[in-house]
Amino acid sequence: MNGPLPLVPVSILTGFLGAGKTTLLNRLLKDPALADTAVIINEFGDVSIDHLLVEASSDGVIELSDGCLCCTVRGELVDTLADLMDRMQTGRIKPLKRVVIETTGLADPAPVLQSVLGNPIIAQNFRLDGVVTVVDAVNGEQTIGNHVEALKQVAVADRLVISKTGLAKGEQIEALKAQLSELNPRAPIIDGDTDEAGRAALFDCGLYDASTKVADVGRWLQDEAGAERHDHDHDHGHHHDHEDHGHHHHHDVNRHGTDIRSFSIVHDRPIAPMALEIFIDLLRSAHGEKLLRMKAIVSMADNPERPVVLHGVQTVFHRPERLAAWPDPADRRTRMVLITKGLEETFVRDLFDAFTGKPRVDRPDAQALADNPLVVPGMRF
Ligand SMILES: Nc1nc2c(ncn2[C@@H]2O[C@H](COP(=O)(O)OP(=O)(O)OP(=O)(O)O)[C@@H](O)[C@H]2O)c(=O)[nH]1
Repeated sequence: MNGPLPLVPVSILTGFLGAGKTTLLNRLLKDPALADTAVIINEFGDVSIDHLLVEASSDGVIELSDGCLCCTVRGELVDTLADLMDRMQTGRIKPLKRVVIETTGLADPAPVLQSVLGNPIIAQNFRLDGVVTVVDAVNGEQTIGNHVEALKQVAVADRLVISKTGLAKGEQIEALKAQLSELNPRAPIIDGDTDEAGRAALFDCGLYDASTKVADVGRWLQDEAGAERHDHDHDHGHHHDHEDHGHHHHHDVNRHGTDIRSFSIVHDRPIAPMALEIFIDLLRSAHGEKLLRMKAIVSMADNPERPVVLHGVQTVFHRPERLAAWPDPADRRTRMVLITKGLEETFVRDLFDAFTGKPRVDRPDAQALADNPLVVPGMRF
């Protein structure tokens, strides 16, 4: 080995559920200058879909699942970065030019930043380049008002990208920009729909400096540093704060509020397009605001070779996208991940079962639901 490798810049790509992080990442990764980039994706939910949706060659994508980056899998992030460094140093992989970490939409960015800034092993090999936060032009203003994670994601950003500007009204975008400038006066605001939102504008932010952000950011980072030390005392030197230890006061569940649930539905037969459409319609019209996020890859009865990808963010459902083929031909099951707030899993499952031919004697069937959605228990118009 010829001396130490240069520090690898790490960019954190964050933004609330469905804001458009993966979409932006896919676009950025087409830039040949980002060829030697490792992408670390964290997914909230027990069924992973995101790695199927990132279009980069799969060997550059590392997925951390089953938990949120800011809590349960933070130790896994540190281990992953350490492992990447080890592979580079021993020549098992080409030297990386950059690492991009895409957090879950619910990630509180402070502990993620603390992992990179505050871990001595990581700091010897990696440097934080900056935080890029994606804010959705349609839901952004309301989301920031309702979810403290979204607000923190904006406040710690080095660059703010407004996505979906094509779907929003001019005054909506202006109001959002004013709100963003108030929360984070220093971060440039970039229109995600333009070429402006390219590598040069988003990466190479310079060394991260918490002192240049609004005052609260310094406080969050300090709080996290305190929590980290506290954990460390009980950890006996290990970094695995995902191990359930009983002493971990800044552990996961309550960070996101107890009424936020993530669950998945897996179904192994193709679904009739009409059944899927009515299921989504009923779910959205009855409980859209409680549906923080829905992501699905669906096997369709009309063409099982070409699955459909669905994205829902609260009441907004994006146009379904038909893929040319299954990303992983060995697994052609429908997989649906939902993140809800105050919406019962059983309600969604019952509704799904009713539309996919799993009738239950004690539940209304699909025809009854389509004829009269008021019969769905808990449904309100
Ligand atoms: N029209 C439009 N749609 C967008 C834009 N960005 C994202 N979308 C759509 O918004 C939906 C969610 O986008 P993703 O990129 O998956 O969002 P994400 O932030 O990665 O989502 P999570 O990982 O669940 O937090 C998809 O249907 C995208 O096609 C945009 O700039 N314009």
